[in-house]
Amino acid sequence: MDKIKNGTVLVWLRNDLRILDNEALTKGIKFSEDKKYKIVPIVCFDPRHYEKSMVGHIRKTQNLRAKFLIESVDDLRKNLNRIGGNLMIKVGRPEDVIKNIIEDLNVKKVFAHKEVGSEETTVENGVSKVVDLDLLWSHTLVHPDDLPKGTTPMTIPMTFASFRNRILKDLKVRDPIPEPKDLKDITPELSEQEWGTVPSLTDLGFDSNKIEPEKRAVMKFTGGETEGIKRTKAYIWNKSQPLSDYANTRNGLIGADYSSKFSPWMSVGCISPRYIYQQVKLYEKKYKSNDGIEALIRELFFRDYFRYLGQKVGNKIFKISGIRNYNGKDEPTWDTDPEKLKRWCEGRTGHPMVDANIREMNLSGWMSNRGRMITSSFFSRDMGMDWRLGAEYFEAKLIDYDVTSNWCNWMYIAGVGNDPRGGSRSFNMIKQAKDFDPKGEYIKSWIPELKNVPIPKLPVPWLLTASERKQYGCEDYPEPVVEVPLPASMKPKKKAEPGAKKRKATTNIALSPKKAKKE
Ligand SMILES: Cc1cc2nc3c(=O)[nH]c(=O)nc-3n(C[C@H](O)[C@H](O)[C@H](O)COP(=O)(O)OP(=O)(O)OC[C@H]3O[C@@H](n4cnc5c(N)ncnc54)[C@H](O)[C@@H]3O)c2cc1C
Repeated sequence: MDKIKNGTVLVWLRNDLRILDNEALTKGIKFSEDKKYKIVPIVCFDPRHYEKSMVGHIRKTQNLRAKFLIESVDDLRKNLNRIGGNLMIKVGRPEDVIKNIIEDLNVKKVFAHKEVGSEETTVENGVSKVVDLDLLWSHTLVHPDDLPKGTTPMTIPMTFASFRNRILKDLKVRDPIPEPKDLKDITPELSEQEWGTVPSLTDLGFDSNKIEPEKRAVMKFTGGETEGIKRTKAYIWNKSQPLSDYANTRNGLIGADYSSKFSPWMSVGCISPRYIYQQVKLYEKKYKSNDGIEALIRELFFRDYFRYLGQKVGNKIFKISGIRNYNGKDEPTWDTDPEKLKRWCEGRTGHPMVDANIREMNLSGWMSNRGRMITSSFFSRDMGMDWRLGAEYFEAKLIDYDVTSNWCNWMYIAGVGNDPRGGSRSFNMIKQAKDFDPKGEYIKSWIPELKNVPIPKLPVPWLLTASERKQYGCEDYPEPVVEVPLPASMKPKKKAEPGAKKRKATTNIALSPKKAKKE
């Protein structure tokens, strides 16, 4: 590359693949204009993200998530082209890639958004060793400088309810920063090769570039800001107004509109939470406040809370005891049996509600919030497995993987997080199936081998007799990997002995890894 006379500013784009409401991009542009530098937005596909994970048999990023990321980068380049700019795309470790272009591009400064995970911050440190790096904050709805007086990311309350109450007392949400105008004059003339090409899946080490679309997927997820904005508008301004009904539908399992489905685009930053908030507020202005709006905003606060918590407690979110302080007492022992792990990962635990959700994630990259709670609770509490193996599996498979939303939710469910109920929350899989899939449509769609099993037995196929199994064609569906107590409503009723005293009904108790109240 020819040296660029005056100098260049890099905007290193990470989980902020958008041009609307992008502070690093906006600041980079302003700095370039002031100093008469050129600007080069850059994305690096880091090979470490495609290496094997702790789970061992899978890569840290699976093909569906990688595909979504590739589409997002492709769209980002198109959007930058639209405003006269371009995007440099490289495959390599950001600290190496940036180091290698410093001289050729005469790089003066780099702008980027700060991340909170340990791997991400290590990379930031690597980059800051070779160049002047200005890190900004972009992932939350409430900017750290706008947290209520006396609150900083390091002093946020440890429970969500207190966090929410505190920020609601003096809520400030900034307006989204408008799209940059014309980048033509500050974009350097580089060759196509220097700008680089969008990698394919095979360039990232996957066997094939082809992924068969999953017909049963809740919706088609295509990465990129363009599609993210489209989805935001479609959900919020849909004639049937799913947002107003969100509080009632958010535990759904089937279809596009039981929840917003914003998370894939938010996780790689194709849309910002401030943009969503702005749209929700416009909707509220038109239709008046309602439970749905309130509930959705509450979830955006939840996302903020976990992001700030991750910043505050650092690496603890990846430790087996999380942020619980056991002081050597009552600490659960966790299993790591590879065969059990495999059964959960393949959706073959013998518990239909768990298996259906895992199979949905494996084939479509998506799982509902209810499904995530069910499968993570089953893994950590009923199977007693090291919850971090499950969190890693989600990391690889979910197209909306987000470091703090994933690891903090797992911690919370596994009972080593900051649940005010002190780790006593867990779910009975049979009851969950009865409550959230009463007609068995969800289970039957993802576990076709159970499609002929009648409803009362569907959540408990191990109660079928051998001849029933044969009759319904589900002989191959596995026996349960662990037993779960039947909910009280399904227990055979004993006839009371004449003259016996009436006893109060007791709740089912999960025995592994800790006594827990079943929801
Ligand atoms: C074990 C487990 C792992 C999870 N892993 C992730 C993950 O990797 N990435 C991710 O984005 N979310 C994760 N979640 C949170 C939640 O399940 C998803 O954000 C939600 O299902 C996404 O669907 P939606 O966009 O339709 O959400 P909606 O219900 O429409 O909510 C709107 C937005 O609020 C935020 N939100 C909602 N629920 C939560 C929550 N519990 N925690 C944090 N933010 C929330 C999301 O950004 C979401 O897009 C996880 C939850 C659990 C229980």
